[in-house]
Amino acid sequence: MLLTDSTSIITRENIQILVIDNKLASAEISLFGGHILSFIPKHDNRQRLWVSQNAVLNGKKAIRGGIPICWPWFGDHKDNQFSAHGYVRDQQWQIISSAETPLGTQVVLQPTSSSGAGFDGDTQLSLSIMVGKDLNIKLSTKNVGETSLRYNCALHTYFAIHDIHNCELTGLEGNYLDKTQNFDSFETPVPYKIGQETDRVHLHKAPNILIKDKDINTQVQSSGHDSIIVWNPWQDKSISMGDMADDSYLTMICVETAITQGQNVAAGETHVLEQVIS
Ligand SMILES: O=P(O)(O)OC[C@H]1O[C@@H](O)[C@H](O)[C@@H](O)[C@@H]1O
Repeated sequence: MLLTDSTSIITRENIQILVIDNKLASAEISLFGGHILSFIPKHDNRQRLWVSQNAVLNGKKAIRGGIPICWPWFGDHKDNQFSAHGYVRDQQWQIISSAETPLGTQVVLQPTSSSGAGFDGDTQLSLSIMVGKDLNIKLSTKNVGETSLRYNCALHTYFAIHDIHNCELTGLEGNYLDKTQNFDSFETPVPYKIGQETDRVHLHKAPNILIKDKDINTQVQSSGHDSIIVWNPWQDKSISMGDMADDSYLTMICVETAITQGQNVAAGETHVLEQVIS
């Protein structure tokens, strides 16, 4: 097994979890879904990620919380006959490598298969995670086929907050498409607070977003994206979702680094979507 001194594997219900604990931070990465569940940098010992207390860990259903990998489509499939958010968040991933570096522990994971019904690209998908002072996540899509391909994806991060009512986002501007209102376009509010069900596609390559949680700031840096999604299901939807507690919408917000408009990747090329959490 490709483990270093800072890494070990545990099992929680039906899921194997890679645990990383180094000088700079600790983290947990589920091998089901290549799904990061926890990131706690040691300089402030603050958990950055939110996982539902009702998350299902049966190794079949995608885990509610953490950082689901949505790929090779985002949201509903264009033909509506395949599961939302693609097919890699509910399959087993493998550890390809792990290494200790001056910046932290780096691990690379790959899904068992990056081919699946609903997508005809021929790809090699890999997730490189650096667990250090910051959490750096790079999702690389290499086109190993002979023709160009087009894909969408998201690092669908659920951030832990104390109270959604005291939360404010900065760094987004321009218009967004509102999924709760037929994708109508609205101007990004200033200040950006959340007081209702929120499901927005910001067509803005925001490089740097701050989640202000009273006087605590979480920084989200993104690259390789064309959109940022802001999602909070609010109360009614939380109640209707089996894997969320009724009031859990109060302590989470999703800020997702995403490609929603289609990214072309020429034969032999690689596209990288990156999110850095501080
Ligand atoms: O329940 P899922 O498939 O994990 O999706 C959660 C949410 O994910 C968000 O990215 C979408 O914009 C929402 O529309 C969706 O409800």
